[in-house]
Amino acid sequence: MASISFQPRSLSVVQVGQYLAGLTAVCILTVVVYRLHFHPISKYPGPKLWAATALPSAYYAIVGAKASKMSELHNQYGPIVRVGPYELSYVSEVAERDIYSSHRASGGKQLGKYKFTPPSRIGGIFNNPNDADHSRLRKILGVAFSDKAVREREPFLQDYTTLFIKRLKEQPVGKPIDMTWWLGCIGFDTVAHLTFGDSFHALQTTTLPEIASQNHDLLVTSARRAALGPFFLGRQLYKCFGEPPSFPIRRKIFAGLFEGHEARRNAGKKGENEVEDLVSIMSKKIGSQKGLSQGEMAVVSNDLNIAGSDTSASALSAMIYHLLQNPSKLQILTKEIRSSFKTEEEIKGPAINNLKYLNAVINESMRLSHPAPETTRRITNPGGNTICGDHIPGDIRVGVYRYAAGHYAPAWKDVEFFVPERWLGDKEYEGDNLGLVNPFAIGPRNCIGQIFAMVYMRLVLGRLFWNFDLELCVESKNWLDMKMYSLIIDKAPLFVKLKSVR
Ligand code: HEM
Repeated sequence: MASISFQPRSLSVVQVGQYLAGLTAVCILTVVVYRLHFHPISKYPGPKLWAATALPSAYYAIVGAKASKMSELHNQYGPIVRVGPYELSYVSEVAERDIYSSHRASGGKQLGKYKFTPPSRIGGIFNNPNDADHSRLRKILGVAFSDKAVREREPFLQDYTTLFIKRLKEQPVGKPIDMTWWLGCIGFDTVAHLTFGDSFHALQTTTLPEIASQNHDLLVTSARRAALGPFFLGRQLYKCFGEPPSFPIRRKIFAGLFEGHEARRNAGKKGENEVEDLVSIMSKKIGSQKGLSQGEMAVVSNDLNIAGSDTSASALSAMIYHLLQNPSKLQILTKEIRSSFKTEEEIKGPAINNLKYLNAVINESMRLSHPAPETTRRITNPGGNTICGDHIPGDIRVGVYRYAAGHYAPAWKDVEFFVPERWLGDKEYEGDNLGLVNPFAIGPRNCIGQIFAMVYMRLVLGRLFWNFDLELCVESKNWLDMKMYSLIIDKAPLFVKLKSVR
């Protein structure tokens, strides 16, 4: 009988490549089929490609178009959309509470803050991965952000606003001026003063501080890095690039601010309208029980600068733009401001806090043009969480996209129109879902600076429209056509003409 021998067949390189390619294709197909049909969040609507891979989401984030794309997806698919293999986006008041609140009342645990960038060695306040550390730092800062504390700080806000108005009055009549630039100057000055007790002197020297462009680059880079984070290759890429080039420059700027603070303290110098700045408040707590470290103080100061300066400048720029595009609304606001006070000195808290139309303008503008247009995502706890009555498994990224919530057609009549009246009980707009707009977020990680921001924005708008008639220049008619990256809008100059009326 003939014997059969099995000779191991040697494979050519091409054949090995073909087998490997085949195997990879089978693996990818299995993952895709699992994600599309068997994953616990596969029942949620959304584009199939987005459910299969995080690539589309990353693409839109990198090119600065994610906020508007999310709005488009919600308007197409409804209030809950699956926007990644492991990600759900919501535009819902209930979801906002389920995702961002402390869950203390029900004995639950708050959802963690999701951030796909390498954890920094020292956590600050904004992205601190540890809830206990976050709440320790937040308690220390809290003393400067209460109603009473902000009232005490209003005099220095008034000083900067006075200088801001003075500078605007110095501009040649009829010459287009860039409001975003001037609002950047006052925004960076006031938050630096709040933090360090001294500003960048941007208004004094009419020079936008270098930190403004540094912050812009940092936020755009961070948004892009975070978009690449879910991918192995993406993570390797940003490891190769190391820290963004702006980091050493930032460190130098902040070292200078701390040195200046120290020198003023040693010299016992106090400025006019001086209240305790945040660095002084934090310094007292260094090394104490429940206090903080020198390193944490540095990171927190940096966080305050990023979270406070550009957000207010962007929000105010958008408010001015919407008003100038809607002359009838501008007229109502101007009348309210000019008829509520006899002199400019009267424009202050608490009187200005009660201007109803002004508050409605601020709300409406933040609905349409939130300065941090994407979301601050959270991640569900290991055992999962209930969101909008549904159990969502653990390790799922969830968030409310602020731009998408403000532009969600089923929630708003005349969704794309600037209508402050919807915030004032106008019958025509009674079906609007006002609770969808929470510009400062809710819960234990909401905006600590919100009272400060509101007082500041009311003062700037109040005194600006008290002093000037404004006209939008033609080159800024399409100012809203801009890129939006995660927590920053890439704003172009907002050219306006000013006519002083005082
Ligand atoms: C129009 C102006 C502003 C808007 C729309 C805004 C919005 C927000 C939002 C939505 C968050 C929550 C982020 C999250 O969910 O994790 C936040 C956090 C924060 N904001 Fe603001 N903000 C503004 C102005 C300010 C100002 C003026 C300051 C400080 C002077 C400030 C300081 C902070 C800080 C430190 C956090 C982190 C809080 C924490 O994690 O506990 N913000 N802001």
